[in-house]
Amino acid sequence: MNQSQASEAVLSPHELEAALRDIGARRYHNLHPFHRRLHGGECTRDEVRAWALNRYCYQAAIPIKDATVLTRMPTADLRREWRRRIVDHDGSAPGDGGIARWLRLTEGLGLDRDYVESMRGALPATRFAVDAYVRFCAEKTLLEAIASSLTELFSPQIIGERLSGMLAHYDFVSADTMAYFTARPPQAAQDSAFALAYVLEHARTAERQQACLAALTFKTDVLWVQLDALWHAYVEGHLPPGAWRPDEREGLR
Ligand SMILES: O=C(O)c1cc(C(=O)O)c2c(n1)C(=O)C(=O)c1cc(C(=O)O)[nH]c1-2
Repeated sequence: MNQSQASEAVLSPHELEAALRDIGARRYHNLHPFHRRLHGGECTRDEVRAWALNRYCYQAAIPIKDATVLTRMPTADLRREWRRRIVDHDGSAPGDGGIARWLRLTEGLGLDRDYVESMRGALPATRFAVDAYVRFCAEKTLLEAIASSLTELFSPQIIGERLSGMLAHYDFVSADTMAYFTARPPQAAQDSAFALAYVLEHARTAERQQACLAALTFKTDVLWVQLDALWHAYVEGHLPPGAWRPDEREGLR
């Protein structure tokens, strides 16, 4: 089926799932050269710091995004399922949860915690991309918001590659500082299985199906553009004003 036929036809759940997975196969950020560099051991320590510092903005925004999605869910069953995501990131007590684990990584890389949390040194493109994702989930339909989370179908594999690649190649990370990535894949698998089942059940018209495919495409752009910005700034050395500067002490512990 070519693209214009696909845009008119109602897909079976099986075809819709295949079309969603095809977007991942063609557009997910595991294909980005920055990730190949990061996982293959070619990044400098400062490039890894810049990646972790910027990625903190994404991590910090995810529970805010999920809280926004939660307010739009009409049933207790849905909300009960979705609120687990917020707990996964925020934890149930200080020092617990995904954001705290991410800060263990940035601290292990020698970055100052307050500086990371302030997001002052993040690239403008990172902030814009993350903000666009939160807004997308607030403004589009609930179905599109849920569909946009489906990049998580593809994250366990890239996280596995990252964990083994970074531990093998960099002596400045450890199993302890990389703990975020040990905890995340089972959560992502559970979250994406639920989101996929929801999308397959609720996207039954061609229009809704196309909206879901567009939402997932949008999300792959959100992830991709963050790595483009990192490459431009830290591999090619075109630092935008205000971004963290490896040659200065600010931001380091
Ligand atoms: O390391 C990664 O490559 C990666 C990718 C993604 C993703 O595909 O959106 C997420 C995460 N990690 C992640 O850790 C995470 O908590 C997460 C939440 C979401 C989401 O859209 O709700 N994506 C992701």
